[in-house]
Amino acid sequence: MEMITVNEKQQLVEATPLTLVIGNFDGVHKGHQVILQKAREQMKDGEILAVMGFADHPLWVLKNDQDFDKKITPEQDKLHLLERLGVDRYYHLKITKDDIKTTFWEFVFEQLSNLKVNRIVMGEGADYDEASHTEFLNLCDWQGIEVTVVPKVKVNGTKISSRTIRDYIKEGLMDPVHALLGRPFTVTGTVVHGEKMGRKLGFPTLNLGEVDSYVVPKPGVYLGIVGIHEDGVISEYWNTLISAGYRPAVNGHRYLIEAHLLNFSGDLYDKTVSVSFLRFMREELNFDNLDDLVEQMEKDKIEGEKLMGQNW
Ligand SMILES: Cc1cc2nc3c(=O)[nH]c(=O)nc-3n(C[C@H](O)[C@H](O)[C@H](O)COP(=O)(O)O)c2cc1C
Ligand SMILES: Nc1ncnc2c1ncn2[C@@H]1O[C@H](COP(=O)(O)OP(=O)(O)O)[C@@H](O)[C@H]1O
Repeated sequence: MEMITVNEKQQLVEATPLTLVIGNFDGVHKGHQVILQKAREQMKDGEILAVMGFADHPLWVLKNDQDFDKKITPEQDKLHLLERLGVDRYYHLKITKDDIKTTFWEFVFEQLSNLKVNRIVMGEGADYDEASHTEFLNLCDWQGIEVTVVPKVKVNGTKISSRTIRDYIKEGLMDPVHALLGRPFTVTGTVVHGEKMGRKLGFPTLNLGEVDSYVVPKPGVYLGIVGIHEDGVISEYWNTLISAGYRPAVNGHRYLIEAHLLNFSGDLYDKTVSVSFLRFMREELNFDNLDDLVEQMEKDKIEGEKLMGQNW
């Protein structure tokens, strides 16, 4: 998949006929997967499947909606998932509020002028700016571009939206997150050095760097899976206990994601790892001394191993 980044001064140019999907696609959740499926069904021979996404969420750009500052799938994760879903091109529009001289959707429409767009598929709710979206639909109609708006997909009666998934992640509700994403919530980063205390406590924990762009789960201990990357692909999976939070027991302040891999020993520094959250186990606690912390971690390990052996 080729990614083409465009800023406000550039214009997209592409000669190949397209089926174009427009949307922000944070999470690449089950609703997004249905939209892409519909787009693939509508595609004709000789066309490619392109997605037009935005570097910053339009609601963040237009309305400063704080909810969209952090991502379920930051850019790298999103591109990887879209590629696996058959997307051939990703147009990455870098826009700021000042770049939009007219309305948001007029701006988007202008971006189409040097593309051969045969049809557009988008999800209900990706209109961002309702009034100008109606105008956009009229402009597409006038131009002979057929637009399909796919209704929101429901899972167990819940309409899937990135906002709902973000809220569930923040609340540590990993079962519904898993159901709506179609996979567990996963944070990918590089293993960095910590305070080297874990090994002394008998619980070495890999520390994940670069998590700032992710929406993160509430502090607590989680059960999960760690995938270790080798040459760009995951080569090993390990059951894991995840500690996410501020670590009050060791006077920590910064939110960290750490993982103690069950029955693993080895050196993981500088490796890329994907930490998937399966289940919330307990709240993060403060302890008067390290012995009490270790005692609790031992209980967590027994509980984690028991849960992993169950069919849930
Ligand atoms: C299973 C598990 C449970 C943990 N629970 C807590 C906790 O409740 N409170 C806390 O402050 N830290 C908790 N931690 C984090 C430890 O304090 C941390 O891993 C330890 O200080 C080692 O840090 P280091 O990797 O920087 O050496 C937990 C870690 C693990 C692996
Ligand atoms: N079972 C394990 N789970 C996680 N990391 C492990 C494990 N066994 C060995 N390690 C290694 O130990 C490191 C963590 O040890 P720790 O003392 O907590 O140091 P740090 O504070 O630098 O994270 C990991 O980065 C990894 O290289």
